[in-house]
Amino acid sequence: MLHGRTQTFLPTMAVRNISRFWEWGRKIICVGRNYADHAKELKNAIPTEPVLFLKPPSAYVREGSPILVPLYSSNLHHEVELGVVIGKGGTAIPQSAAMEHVAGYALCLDMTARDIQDECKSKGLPWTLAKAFNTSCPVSDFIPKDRIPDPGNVKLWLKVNDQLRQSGCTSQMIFSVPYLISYISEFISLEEGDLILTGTPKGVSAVQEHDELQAGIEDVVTMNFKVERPDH
Ligand SMILES: CC(=O)CC(=O)C(=O)O
Ligand SMILES: [Mg+2]
Repeated sequence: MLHGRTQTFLPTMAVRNISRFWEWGRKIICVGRNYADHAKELKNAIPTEPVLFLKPPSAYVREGSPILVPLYSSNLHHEVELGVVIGKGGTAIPQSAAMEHVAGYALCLDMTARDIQDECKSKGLPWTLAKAFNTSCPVSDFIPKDRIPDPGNVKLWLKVNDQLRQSGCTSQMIFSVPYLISYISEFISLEEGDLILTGTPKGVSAVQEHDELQAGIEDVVTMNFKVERPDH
């Protein structure tokens, strides 16, 4: 007995389910400029090697909770992207074995404070505050691997207040999913529950408080998020 109440013991090992990967606290590795049409719209050079950056697990947000505009930004952009959920960890994974490390996929948004990113770029500073703030990574339900037989041919779209802003296909990616898994794992070991964001096609644009975002992968998943501005 403890202060008049019966003491209970909880099991120390919670059962983790990959279909709730966002609860695992693992890393989010993002690929930038992986679509030539998006690199061109932002007047960036077409990369010859993947451009990588990270988001922390605190960036995750799920349907039912809002995307929060950071107080320091007045130009928050949407970027719709295919997310790859890692099911088996590894280091220096060869491209030929890369798909064995995939558990499934998720539709993701790489929310970006574009004004802050532009400032960081011009000063040669890292993009952390532009890319890694709370709610900067909205994610759909987990998509089991067999629902997407070819991650190199997936149609993605995004609407803001019912207006189509982004529509692209992963066949336009410069670096394929197996190439990205192999490349990233040479430098950053991949762990079960990690998520890779594979880059966005053209059409990124600003969102405002009260906007409603809807995004989808054709015939597979849709998701909806509202944009809000925090009051503190
Ligand atoms: C310029 C960017 O923000 C790169 C990026 O995230 C992308 O998806 O491309
Ligand atoms: Mg992106």
